[in-house]
Amino acid sequence: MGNIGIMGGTFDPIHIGHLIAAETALDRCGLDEIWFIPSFKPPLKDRQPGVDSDIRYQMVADAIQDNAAFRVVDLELRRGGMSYSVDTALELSRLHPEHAFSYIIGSDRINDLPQWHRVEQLVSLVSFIGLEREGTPAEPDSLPAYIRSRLSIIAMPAIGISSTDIRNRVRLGQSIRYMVPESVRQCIEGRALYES
Ligand SMILES: Nc1ncnc2c1ncn2[C@@H]1O[C@H](COP(=O)(O)OP(=O)(O)OP(=O)(O)O)[C@@H](O)[C@H]1O
Ligand SMILES: O=C(O)c1ccc[n+]([C@@H]2O[C@H](COP(=O)([O-])O)[C@@H](O)[C@H]2O)c1
Repeated sequence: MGNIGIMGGTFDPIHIGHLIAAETALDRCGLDEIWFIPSFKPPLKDRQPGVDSDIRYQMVADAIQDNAAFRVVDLELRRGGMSYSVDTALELSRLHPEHAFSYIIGSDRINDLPQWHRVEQLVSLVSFIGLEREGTPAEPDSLPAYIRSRLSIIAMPAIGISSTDIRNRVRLGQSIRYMVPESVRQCIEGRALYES
């Protein structure tokens, strides 16, 4: 029996905001492991991933390889189609009935939880750990009680970095050193990702 935190995301690319969010949840919420699950098609985003799944997966794998409590899971990439968290939660509960799962989300995602696909079923399968993210304060009071009761909000150091910023910086020829792990920076540079 383990307490597993799920860090889902597009990871296009993974950056230190994701890693610090995951480490903060691990440290503060009594979790045993964090499973990073890259989305195939993120449900509520207008923009679909610009980089192939296998490269996004590899960047995550490289970024977390020195942390024994972190692992990457390709469940959504293999499933294909829209990456609804409820489908992932059902699959995880079936494959790992011995574990309890908590979804780790940034405050930008907390506020749109009521719009998530089959959210009532989702909250019956997993709980949520919400991390305050700079620029988007969480507004838990505006959430329905059945979601609020399954959500813990924890503070994390404000990391004003997003994948959008990273892609913009690369396009403008600006440095992303230290904003992403060195392996990710080298992958982006070596494959000339995000340059146009
Ligand atoms: N700097 C950050 N601090 C805290 N949480 C973050 C940060 N960046 C992303 N997250 C959270 O990580 C999860 C996955 O995010 P995602 O992969 O979409 O990254 P993103 O940086 O928000 O991407 P994009 O800029 O392309 O929208 C979401 O729950 C998001 O709220
Ligand atoms: O299931 C949904 O409807 C849903 C809606 C929005 C986001 N999510 C999940 O939340 C995680 C972060 O999403 P995003 O869009 O910020 O990359 C990722 O695992 C998504 O699949 C899931």
